[in-house]
Amino acid sequence: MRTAYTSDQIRAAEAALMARLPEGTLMQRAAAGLAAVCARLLTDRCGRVYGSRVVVLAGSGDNGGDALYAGARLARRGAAVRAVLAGSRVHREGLAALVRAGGRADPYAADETRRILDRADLVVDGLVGIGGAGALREPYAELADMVNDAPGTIVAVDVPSGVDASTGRVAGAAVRAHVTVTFGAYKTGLLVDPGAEHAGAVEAVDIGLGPYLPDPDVAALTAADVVDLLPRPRAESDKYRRGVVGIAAGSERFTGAAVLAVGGALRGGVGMVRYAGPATPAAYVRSRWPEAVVTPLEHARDITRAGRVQAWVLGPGLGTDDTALELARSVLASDVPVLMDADALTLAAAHRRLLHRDAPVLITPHAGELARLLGVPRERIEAERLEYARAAAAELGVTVLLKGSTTLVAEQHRPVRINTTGTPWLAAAGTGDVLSGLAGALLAGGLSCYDAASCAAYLHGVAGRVAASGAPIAAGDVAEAIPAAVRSLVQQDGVPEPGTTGRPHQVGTPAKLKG
Ligand SMILES: NC(=O)C1=CN([C@@H]2O[C@H](COP(=O)(O)OP(=O)(O)OC[C@H]3O[C@@H](n4cnc5c(N)ncnc54)[C@H](O)[C@@H]3O)[C@@H](O)[C@H]2O)[C@@H](O)CC1
Ligand SMILES: [K+]
Repeated sequence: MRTAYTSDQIRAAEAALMARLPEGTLMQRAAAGLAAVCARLLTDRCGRVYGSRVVVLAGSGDNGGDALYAGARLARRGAAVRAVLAGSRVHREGLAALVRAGGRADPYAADETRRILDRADLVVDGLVGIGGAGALREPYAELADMVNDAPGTIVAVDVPSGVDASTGRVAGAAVRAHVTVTFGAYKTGLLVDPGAEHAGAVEAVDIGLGPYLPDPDVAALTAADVVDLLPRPRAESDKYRRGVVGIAAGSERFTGAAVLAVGGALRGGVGMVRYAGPATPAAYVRSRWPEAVVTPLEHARDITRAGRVQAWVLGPGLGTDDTALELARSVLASDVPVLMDADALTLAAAHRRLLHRDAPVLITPHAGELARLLGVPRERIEAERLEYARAAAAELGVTVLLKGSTTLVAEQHRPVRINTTGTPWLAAAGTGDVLSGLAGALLAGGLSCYDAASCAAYLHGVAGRVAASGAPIAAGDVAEAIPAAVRSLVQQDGVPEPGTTGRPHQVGTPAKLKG
């Protein structure tokens, strides 16, 4: 499990550790780790550190101190280091170290700074770290925009300046880094978009904080975690004992959603998939998936006719008319976990009481659907995904899987689980239906809503990558790639996380490095 923490949690842990160490020790550890990553990136880019051009942007706090000390280390290895002092104050010892090592430092001046940024091989963003609050003020905001236009490799110190370390929120201008070197532990804002997207590949530097860290704020499953959690058949398993999932999806108008949800469920490791729905989607499901047990529900909307299941998936392509509502009520009256997606969420927005039941509910909205459920504008959800996923779990009393480029799984009193395995190729019609089927199957296989949602998000992301391999994909391809995705996790223990460069301790996609 990869864990991440808020700024306050990190500060408290640092204070406890610092009390036991000589002053300045932690900053030296941080600067050494930062300089080592910069040296490696410079060697990748220029063949060596000696003779390379480095610009250090130093803010007025300790984040600037880290950057200046790292600059000093690079200067001692022969890099030409120029520091831009952007704050009203500067970390004096850091500045002195840089100057002693042969580096040069000047106050910020727009034209000159632009000129040296244009020629820099590497830029170190030490404007603000976990001490940042709110939108970047000037001249930091202007500098952030300038850095983003610079041709060199951009390395953020601890967090990209302008990204809220505790939430991933970006309130104005913010640095977009290729690599973020973070100290002690991951910050939540490095895993949640839009912060995650600004962070690039994240490398953690161990400064000895481990024993002082509290329970994490958020967590991300690793491949090994998913392998451990996935239900596996035993010698004595039969199709019923492996779990039966029911899919209540599709309508006369929307038949594809039913086919795709069943496709996802069939690859989710259950013993049987039952489909119940109107005659037309039922016929499509039957012809596409002979493996599924199909119960056409002509006029009657009584779901018990479909037979016993251990979990239901309700909603993809269901429609929102009275018959859909009747069917939803029938499914939710059962005593098994129900995953609600798509039209079931639209129905729930209009009829909140649908969500009130004793057995567990997992909802899988995208930002727009959650906006309707909570009655807030979609843009606010997108800007504050973590806060709203948590709020929805608390307010609605359900488990929430909020879809997006990073998927969040929130449940009351648990760390939010974050999934970063997805790929932009997954942004295609029908992939959500596949995810619903897959997560429903994992629920029926005995996982809790929390585990089923986070494992499904992980596998769905990997399946998307496996299917796409850099090319466009259709939703059906994702369903088909699920077994290959599971195999890739099981076969290679400790596979590198998708979207990383394969080095230890990295998350996120170094998008700019990929060109
Ligand atoms: N506390 C520790 O033990 C360690 C801290 N380290 C570094 O110290 C950093 C935290 O240092 P600080 O607490 O000094 O805080 P920062 O250096 O992150 O930021 C504080 C400074 O930024 C200014 N500022 C805040 N928000 C701003 C905004 N929106 N626009 C413009 N300026 C803004 C503040 O006025 C203050 O001068 C960490 O991120 C990390 O880089 C590391 O050296 C490791 C050890
Ligand atoms: K920074």
